[in-house]
Amino acid sequence: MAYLELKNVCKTYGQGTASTEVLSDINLKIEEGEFVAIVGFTGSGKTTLVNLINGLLKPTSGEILFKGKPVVDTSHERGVIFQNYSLLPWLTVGQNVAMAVKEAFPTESKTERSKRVSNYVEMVGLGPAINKRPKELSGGMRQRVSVARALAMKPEMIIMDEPLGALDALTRGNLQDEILNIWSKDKRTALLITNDVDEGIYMADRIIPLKPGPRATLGPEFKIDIERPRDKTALNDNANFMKTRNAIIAYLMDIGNKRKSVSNAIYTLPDLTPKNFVGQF
Ligand SMILES: Nc1ncnc2c1ncn2[C@@H]1O[C@H](COP(=O)(O)OP(=O)(O)OP(=O)(O)O)[C@@H](O)[C@H]1O
Repeated sequence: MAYLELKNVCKTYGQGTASTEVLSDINLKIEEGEFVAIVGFTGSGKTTLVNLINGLLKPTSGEILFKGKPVVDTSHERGVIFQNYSLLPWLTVGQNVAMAVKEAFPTESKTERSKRVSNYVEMVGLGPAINKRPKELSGGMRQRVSVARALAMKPEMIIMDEPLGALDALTRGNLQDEILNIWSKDKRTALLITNDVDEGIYMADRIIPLKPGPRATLGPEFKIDIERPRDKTALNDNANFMKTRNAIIAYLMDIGNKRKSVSNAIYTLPDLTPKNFVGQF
């Protein structure tokens, strides 16, 4: 039994003629302890996929199973780091993290919980800003609070929806390493949604492209055959890294070009002017 399994999952927004099938026939299996990355173009349905796995959305058809049971709602077992950091503006950095910690560890003492909060706030480099409110922080700092908040809940599965996109290269690199540390040390399972192929290769065991929508579906998987822990600075000299990177980019460019040629095609529409209106325009 896979840890997370998506079986023929489709998601349509809207109804009738106004409906759009965003995701079509998604099949995915993730084993316990695996780190899988899904790379996709903007607007292809990545956030929709995350929300389905998280239980915020229901599939139009198909099934999502987590540890063999259908996903019907959100759960602390699956922690999501969202693209937009949705912090509570009236709470400080520490209080935002503390609220999540209280929800996940209701029986812990106040001292234990506050230690947990400061550990994770320190981990994302925000110790000095623990008493600041979101409006006093930069976008990157807010995103780091959101990373701390999700990880502090110690979810069994970490789901990341382009979590590091707004960060500078240095902070991004540090957080990638922190997430990898937590994933490997605490034996978590991780799903990273990203548009950055290099980030996917650095972090994941497998990369699966999400073909662009509408009716986006998953493409063939690429296994990342690079020993862990991976040395970011040496990746460019690693033959496996270059080979995998080139193969994924060639695949994405190929589907991107096919998509362009479809959108550039010229279609002649039939003349549908109702007879009564002829001559009125
Ligand atoms: N609630 C909704 N109702 C109708 N259409 C929606 C809804 N949410 C998303 N969509 C549409 O579904 C498609 C995929 O959106 P989604 O946000 O999942 O893509 P994404 O790959 O995460 O995009 P990005 O990379 O820009 O964040 C888009 O065309 C979007 O307009």
